[in-house]
Amino acid sequence: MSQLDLFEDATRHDFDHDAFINLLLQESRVRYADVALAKLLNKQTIDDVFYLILLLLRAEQLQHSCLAFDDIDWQDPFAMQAHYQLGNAAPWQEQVHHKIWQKLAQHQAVGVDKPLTLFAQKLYLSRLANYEALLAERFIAMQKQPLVIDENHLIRLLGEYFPDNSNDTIDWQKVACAMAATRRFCVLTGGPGTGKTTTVTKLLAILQSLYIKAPLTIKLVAPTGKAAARLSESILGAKVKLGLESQLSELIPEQAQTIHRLLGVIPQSNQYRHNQHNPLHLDLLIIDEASMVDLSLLAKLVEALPAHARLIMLGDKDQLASVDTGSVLSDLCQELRMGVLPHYSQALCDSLNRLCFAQQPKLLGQESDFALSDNVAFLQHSHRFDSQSGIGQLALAVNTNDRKLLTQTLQKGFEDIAIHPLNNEQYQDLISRAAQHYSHYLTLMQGGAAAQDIHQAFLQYQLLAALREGPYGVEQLNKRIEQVLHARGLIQPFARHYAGQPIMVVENDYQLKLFNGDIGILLKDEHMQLKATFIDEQGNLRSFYPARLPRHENVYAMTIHKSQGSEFANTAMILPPIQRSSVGINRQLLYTGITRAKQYFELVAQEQVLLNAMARSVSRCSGLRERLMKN
Ligand SMILES: Nc1ncnc2c1ncn2[C@@H]1O[C@H](COP(=O)(O)OP(=O)(O)OP(=O)(O)O)[C@@H](O)[C@H]1O
Repeated sequence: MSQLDLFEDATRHDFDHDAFINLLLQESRVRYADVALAKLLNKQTIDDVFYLILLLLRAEQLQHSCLAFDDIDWQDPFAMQAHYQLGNAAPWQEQVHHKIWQKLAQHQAVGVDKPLTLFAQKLYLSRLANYEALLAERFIAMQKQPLVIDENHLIRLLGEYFPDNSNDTIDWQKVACAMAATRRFCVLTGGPGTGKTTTVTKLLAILQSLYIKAPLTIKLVAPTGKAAARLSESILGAKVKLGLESQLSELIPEQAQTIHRLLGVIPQSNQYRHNQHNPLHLDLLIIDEASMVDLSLLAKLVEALPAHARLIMLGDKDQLASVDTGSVLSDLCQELRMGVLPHYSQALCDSLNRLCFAQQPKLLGQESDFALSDNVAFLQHSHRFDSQSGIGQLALAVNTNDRKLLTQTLQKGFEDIAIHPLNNEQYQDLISRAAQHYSHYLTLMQGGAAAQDIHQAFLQYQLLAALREGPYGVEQLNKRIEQVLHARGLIQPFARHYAGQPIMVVENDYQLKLFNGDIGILLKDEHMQLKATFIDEQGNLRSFYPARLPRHENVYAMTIHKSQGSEFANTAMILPPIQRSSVGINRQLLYTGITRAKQYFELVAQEQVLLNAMARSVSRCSGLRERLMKN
C-alpha cells in the first residue's frame, strides 16, 4: 500500500490533503514554512506540483542542491513512517512522469527570473541553480584561458623538487604539481597524509621561481578558523622541510585565513565586501578543506576572483560534505576510485610526459566525458600512514567497504588503533580515559601555564560521537566527563561558566569574529576574571567575557560533523548501538572520524554497526556534474 502516489492520489478529488499535510508536519518531513512557501509558489493550489515543491524544500533541508526526478520514490515520496491508507496505488507510468515534467516546465513559478528552475530532470530553487551555473561557467572559463609558461624552466624546476626515482612507478605528486602549474584551475584531492600540502608548497616554490621577476600574490584560505590554523602550520612545516632559500621562502605565504575573512564579512548581511564588482587582490587562491565549503560560499568566492586568477582546491573527496547545501568537491571528483588511475586526455598525458617523464614516458591517455577531468589531480599513497599503520588501514577498509581488509586490520594488532565492543563497561572506560586525557590541560591550568600551552594540550585529544542526543550523544558524554573531572577535583562546574570549561561556538558572530566551530577554553586572567580564550589562525590569544559569547556548548565530546577540518593526536569515537544507528551513520561519517586521528585512534562500537555504516554510502543530489559534461 502506498503512502502517497504523486500522480494518482495528489490529484484525486476525495484525497484528504489537510490530513496528509498534517501527517507530513507531525513526522517532521516538512516544516510549516515549507508548506506556506509551496502554497504561495503554487498559487494556493494543492496538487501534484504542490507536493513536488514540498519535496524540493525537503531536499534542500537535507542539503541537496536540487530534487532529482530519477531519485523520487513516486509511491512513497516522503518516506513516511505512518501507514497512510490511500486506496489502490497507481501503477508506475512513464507517460505520467513526462506529463508532470511538462506541467512543471509551463508552471508560472518556474523559469528564468522565477523562484524555481528546471535543469537536467532536476527541480531547483533558482538561487541554488544559479550558484551551480556560475561555478560551472567559471571553472570552464578558467580551464579554457591559456597560461604562458616557460616550459623548459618548469621541467628543470620539477626535476629539482621531484628528483626522478628512475623506476617504473609514477610520482603522482610531481604529476599533480605539473598539472596545477600549467592550468588556471586545479583540484588536488587525496586522503590524509597523501602530501597535498607538501605538493602545494612545492608548487608555490616552483611558481614563484618561474615568476620571480613579478611574483604572484598568493592567498591561502580554509572554511573554518581551525582548518586555516592547521593549513598555516602545515605550510610552515613543509617550507622548513623543503629547506627553501630565504628569498624564495619569503614569497610563499604561510598565514591562511578563513574564507569569510578573505571575502570581508558585512555584519547583518549575507553579502561580502569582495564580489564581482570589487574583486579580490590576488593572482592565486588556494582553498584547503574544500569538501567543507558549501555551494553558495564557494560560488561567492569564485565570483570574487579577478579574471586572471588561478584557483587550486585541496581536499579529501571522501569526507563528509559541507554542513550547508552542496557537495562541490565530491561532484568534481566523482569518477575517481582508489587503486584506479584517473582518466586524462592524450593531450594532457603528452604534456605531463614531457614535463615529468622526459626520459621514459609513463602516462597514457584515456578520454573522459567529464569536461574537467584534466583539472583533477589525485594522490593515493599516504606518507603519514604506511602499511604499518592501523589508522591508515582502517580508514582504507572503511572507505572502500572492504570487510576482508577490516578483519585483517583488526587481527593484526596494530599499536595505533583499538576497537572495543560497545557495552556498559567499555562505555564507562571510555569516559574514564577521556577524563584522564583532559586532566592534562586542566593540570596545566591549575599550575598557571600560559593559555597557548593549555589550548595546545587540550587539542591533543578529542572524543567524537556520531549523535548529539541520547546516552551515546555528545550532550550526555559531555555531562559524564564533566562529572568525572569534577570528582577528580579538576573543575568546579557549579555555574554556567567555570574555569577549565572547553566550549565550541555554534553560531557565527561577525561582530566578535567568532565563528561556528571555534573552540575556546574558559580561563581566569591575571585579575582572576573568568574569560573565554581563543587562539586565532595566527596563533594570537583572544579573550572575551563569557556573557558576550555567541551560542556555544561544552566540547569534551563533539560530533564527528563538527570535527571536520581538525586533527587530534589522539582521537576516540563512539557509535550508538544498532537500534539507534540507522540514520546518519554512514561511510563518510566513519571515514571522517577515523581520519581526524594523527597518532592514535580508538573506536567503541558494535561490530554490526561498523559494518552497516561502512556499507552505507551517501551522496547529495546536484546538477553540477551534468553542467560540466562534454556536450
Ligand atoms: N613524497 C613524500 N615522501 C616522503 N614523505 C612525504 C612525501 N610527501 C609528503 N610526505 C610527508 O607526509 C606527511 C603528510 O604530508 P602532507 O601534510 O603534505 O599531507 P596532506 O595530504 O596535506 O595531509 P593532511 O590533509 O592529512 O593534512 C608529512 O610529514 C610530509 O612531510
